[in-house]
Amino acid sequence: MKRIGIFGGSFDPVHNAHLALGRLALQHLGLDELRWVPAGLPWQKSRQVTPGAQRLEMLRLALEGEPRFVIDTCELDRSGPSYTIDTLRALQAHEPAAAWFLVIGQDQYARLDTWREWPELLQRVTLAVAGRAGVPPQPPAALAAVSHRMVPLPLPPMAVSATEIRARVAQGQPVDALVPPPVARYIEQHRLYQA
Ligand SMILES: Nc1ncnc2c1ncn2[C@@H]1O[C@H](COP(=O)(O)OP(=O)(O)OP(=O)(O)O)[C@@H](O)[C@H]1O
Ligand SMILES: O=C(O)c1ccc[n+]([C@@H]2O[C@H](COP(=O)([O-])O)[C@@H](O)[C@H]2O)c1
Repeated sequence: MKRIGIFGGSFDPVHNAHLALGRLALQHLGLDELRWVPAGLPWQKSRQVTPGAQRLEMLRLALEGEPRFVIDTCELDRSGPSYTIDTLRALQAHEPAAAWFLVIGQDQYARLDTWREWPELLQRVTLAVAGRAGVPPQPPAALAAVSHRMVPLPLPPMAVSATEIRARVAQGQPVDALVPPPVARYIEQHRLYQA
């Protein structure tokens, strides 16, 4: 049976912890492929995100040469808020026999009960959850009360976040240690995240 992972994010920008998590998910879950899904309109982010085309280009640069990484633009192509349940319904309809995993960080696991139609989402996937520095390793009470499939991903704590990267760029500090080189060049060339 084919094993497919889904890894959604704002990816504003994609960074080294995303890549480490993606590679770990492939290996730890024995995935045939991992679908990276950049969010069109990440409705729970309070700030305005960088245009989808630029986030997508950075993702392309970061994932080049990794054959089991596949970018899926379904959320960028849809209008309105990006709900993961809509993405799952669409993708799973094409491959109903596959085993599906949803890769998330602990910060999202801790608030999964705020996601649109989360009880149905839990029926559709096995969650693969990576620890995140500073976030306690517990599900929210509503989730703890419902049976669901969850596999922990043993990612070593990586304190990097896109928020920190944007802040460093705005302060004129280098981000070479936090993103792949072509992404660092793209940020510089396109003058993203300037104050
Ligand atoms: N350092 C990290 N360790 C573990 N998981 C992470 C890490 N950074 C991001 N993730 C996970 O990757 C997914 C996509 O994250 P996202 O694109 O929002 O990056 P972010 O760094 O959290 O962004 P921002 O700082 O803008 O909120 C989420 O499930 C998030 O939990
Ligand atoms: O479906 C939802 O209601 C929902 C609510 C919050 C986050 N998500 C998804 O979770 C993924 C990570 O979100 P973020 O905000 O950390 O980039 C991304 O794919 C979002 O679309 C999804």
